[in-house]
Amino acid sequence: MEQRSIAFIGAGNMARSIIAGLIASGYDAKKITATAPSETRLAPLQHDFGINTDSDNLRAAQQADVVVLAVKPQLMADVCLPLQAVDFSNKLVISIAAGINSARLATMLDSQLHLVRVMPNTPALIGKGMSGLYADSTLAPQDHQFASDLLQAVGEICWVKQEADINGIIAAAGSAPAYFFLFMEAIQQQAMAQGFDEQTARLLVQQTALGAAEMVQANPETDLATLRQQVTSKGGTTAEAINTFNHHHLTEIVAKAMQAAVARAQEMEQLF
Ligand SMILES: NC(=O)C1=CN([C@@H]2O[C@H](COP(=O)(O)OP(=O)(O)OC[C@H]3O[C@@H](n4cnc5c(N)ncnc54)[C@H](OP(=O)(O)O)[C@@H]3O)[C@@H](O)[C@H]2O)C=CC1
Ligand SMILES: O=C(O)[C@@H]1CCC=N1
Repeated sequence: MEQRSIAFIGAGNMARSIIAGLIASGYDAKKITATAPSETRLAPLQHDFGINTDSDNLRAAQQADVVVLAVKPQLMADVCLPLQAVDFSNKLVISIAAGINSARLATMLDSQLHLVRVMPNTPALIGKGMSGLYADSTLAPQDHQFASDLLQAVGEICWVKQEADINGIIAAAGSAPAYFFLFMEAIQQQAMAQGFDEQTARLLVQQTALGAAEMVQANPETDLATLRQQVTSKGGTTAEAINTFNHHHLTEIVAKAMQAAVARAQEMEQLF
């Protein structure tokens, strides 16, 4: 992919995940700078990946071709204010923040922007990320391509047609690793309650989750319900477990949780 200079403004969990994935995919570390107010996350990034770090957001943004906004949504306005001094006319801006829309970002930076909103997730760290991307129709094809390449370097991507769909991506992918971790935590806990030590319980759940996810990937023609039914023998153990999930309305719980994620993203759009 094209090797543009990239400044990550914010060096937290998500920036680290993308940077790690980029480096693993062969992106030139010297072309990447990350900024943060403290050395807490910058020093490990520099040590682990050989990228540049800086505590000066303005300098980093001015020197970059691509500015990735990767701070918490509630800090975005404060972080953007000094960046209003940057000439964004030849820069691509990528925001990974949840709950801050394009119009708001343009106001915060007081500029017309070449902007892509991206909703990634932390498995980008191991090249298994899932990102949703949105840009309006004014985005240049080469910027569209660069954004695609950047996120494809760390996983799969899908472009959405309407900006509001980014909130659906948050619910289904951005936040979703945490749902799976929660489910795995619950299985691990119960396996321990049934007598396995912590390490064995973790192995049981991690290998099963990995196997299930890889089966889904390896069988694109088979729908998820069929894969479930193939495990569920009539009158057997799985049927009892699935009945218990159904009795407690798992599907409705998941729907409610995803709707709550979208609602929170919409609320954040008003707050920040
Ligand atoms: N975590 C996730 O799974 C996902 C997160 N996102 C989005 O990514 C963004 C970042 O989230 P996440 O990485 O989890 O957050 P973190 O809290 O892990 O990281 C935030 C980073 O911002 C830095 N920071 C704070 N103030 C400033 C400042 N004034 N200038 C520059 N950097 C600053 C922090 O510095 P310091 O290191 O000194 O604390 C830290 O490195 C959010 O907007 C979130 O919505 C999107 C998809 C998934
Ligand atoms: O929890 C959050 O708000 C961010 C966005 C998606 C994942 N983490």
